[in-house]
Amino acid sequence: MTASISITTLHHQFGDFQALKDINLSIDAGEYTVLLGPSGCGKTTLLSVLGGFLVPTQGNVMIGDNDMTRVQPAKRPTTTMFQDYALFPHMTLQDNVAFGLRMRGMAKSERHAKADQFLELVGLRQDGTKRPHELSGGQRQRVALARALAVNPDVLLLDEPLGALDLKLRRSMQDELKDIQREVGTTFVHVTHDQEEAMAIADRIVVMNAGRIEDQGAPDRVYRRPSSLFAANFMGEMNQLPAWCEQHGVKTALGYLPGHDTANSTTQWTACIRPEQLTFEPHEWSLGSATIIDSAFFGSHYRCHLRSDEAPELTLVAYLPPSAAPKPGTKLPIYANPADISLFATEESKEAIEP
Ligand SMILES: Nc1ncnc2c1ncn2[C@@H]1O[C@H](COP(=O)(O)OP(=O)(O)OP(=O)(O)O)[C@@H](O)[C@H]1O
Repeated sequence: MTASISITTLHHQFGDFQALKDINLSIDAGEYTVLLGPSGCGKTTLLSVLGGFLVPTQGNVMIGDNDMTRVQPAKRPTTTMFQDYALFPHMTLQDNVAFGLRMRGMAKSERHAKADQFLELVGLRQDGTKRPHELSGGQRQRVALARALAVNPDVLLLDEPLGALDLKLRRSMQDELKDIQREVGTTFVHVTHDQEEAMAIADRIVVMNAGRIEDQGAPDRVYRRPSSLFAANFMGEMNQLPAWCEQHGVKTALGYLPGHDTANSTTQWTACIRPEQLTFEPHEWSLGSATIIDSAFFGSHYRCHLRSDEAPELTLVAYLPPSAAPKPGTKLPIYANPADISLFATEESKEAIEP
């Protein structure tokens, strides 16, 4: 089962503190949405509103065609999977997965068959008689997922579901979560502060900051063409060049940026370019030359700090291919494609100019 979600003009206050501000969000049925943002930005609060654990101060939550704003958690077509998994230690895995079905009055043989079906889905069918303490962290996470899905929710809410796992296991569980979501087709809403996790899993990323949505969309769009400076920085490493609108175009600390108009009167801008978008072969925009300060090997690339020769106060991050073997002190010409640059007003307004 699956359902769409529509949140309109939602605000939430804890006393005087405004935790959610004017949230508008539409999620399609069967979509995998990730709420991404730093600690305290309101991700869990928004998830709690979706799960019915909090009634928002203002605004509406529709799940499918039904207004769920004031409906209790148990009466919603949602299940929430918490970070600590909350498995019952004294119960077998099969009984853990069947627990929600028992609460709904399903007969024993039927609920055990259903539990086995969901244990199969997460690759633990043969472990049904074990107890949670006999499992690894990743396996416990899978049991919690099976238990959450066994009650057939339209929407599964996951709060930092991989937070307790080490990095390697986390990466492999991301693939599994995504595969399982595709197989069952349930709408998933997943909270994380890990940008790589969001990129690996999401159909839609919602970037939050200080209770607001800064950007939302497909991961590649939010990464390549973010709609705010905050989203640009949160989605990955970013070089930032001070820029000004002048009569002849947009002037940056490293020269005029070709192809950008000057219609906007805002005086202070930031031109953003990702490290992998800086190139060393001639391209449309020359950013002058730079000197390598240091480099670190990451297998697929070297990550280098470069000091601009034109503006020595500017340090840039660039990625060089593994064959480059960069040496400190080497000078490199730097180029970029102007279409890759995102420009954000940093004074007067927060709007972005399209190239
Ligand atoms: N019950 C509460 N009473 C008062 N303030 C709260 C309450 N719950 C959350 N807050 C505040 O609301 C803000 C948002 O909290 P929330 O837990 O939604 O953030 P988050 O983005 O999920 O953070 P984290 O990643 O650290 O879990 C925080 O500043 C938090 O202190």
